[in-house]
Amino acid sequence: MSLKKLNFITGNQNKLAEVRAILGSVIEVDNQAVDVPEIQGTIEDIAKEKARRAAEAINGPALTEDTALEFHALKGLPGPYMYVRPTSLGAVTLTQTSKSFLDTLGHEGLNKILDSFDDRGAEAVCTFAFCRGPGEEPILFQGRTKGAIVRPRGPTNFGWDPIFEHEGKTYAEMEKEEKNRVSHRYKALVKLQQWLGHQ
Ligand SMILES: O=c1nc[nH]c2c1ncn2[C@H]1C[C@H](O)[C@@H](COP(=O)(O)OP(=O)(O)OP(=O)(O)O)O1
Ligand SMILES: [Mg+2]
Repeated sequence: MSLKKLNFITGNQNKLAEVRAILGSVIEVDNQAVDVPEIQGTIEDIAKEKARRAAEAINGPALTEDTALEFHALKGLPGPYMYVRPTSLGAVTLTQTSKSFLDTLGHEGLNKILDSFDDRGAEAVCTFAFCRGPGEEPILFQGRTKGAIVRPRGPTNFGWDPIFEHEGKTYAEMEKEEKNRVSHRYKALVKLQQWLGHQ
């Protein structure tokens, strides 16, 4: 099967822009902003289920992506739950709030959690999942970038970019091209590209 274009199902325009910037010359990236419910589980379980549900929703091939931010001192939390909105957890409701970790705590709150630990280390994890269609098993492509959680520096237009420092700069302080050469998303897309080369 030769893939002429990817249908990236995401409601996040910042993700879409980065994916197009990184993959633009390799393959066409279409977008549909379908709101796909996210389950609880491991990063891999969540990523796969997201792609399955997206493929069912559009009745065709779907690419989805799930981003996690793991704090070493918290043994990987918040991880994929950074943005889980309890309203999308189906039968399981953890709290009555409808907001995510970042919405609720803000950059400062996330920093404060780590002030009581020596280790401010964190890892940004990006997991793309490609599902050929309803009933098909999704394939995963994961990238990880190590960093540390710091007080916010730089523009605040994309999630936790201002508090994630990698090699001396926060993601937000980097030029777009620079982030796209070192990011968790870039590393995952390198793997996706290698796979595309064999299709
Ligand atoms: O490079 C990033 N730099 C900073 N923040 C980021 C990044 N990548 C994702 N993020 C944040 C925003 C997103 O809202 C959340 C992950 O949640 P996540 O469910 O994967 O994304 P989403 O709900 O925004 O879009 P989608 O429709 O693809 O599920 O982490
Ligand atoms: Mg989401």
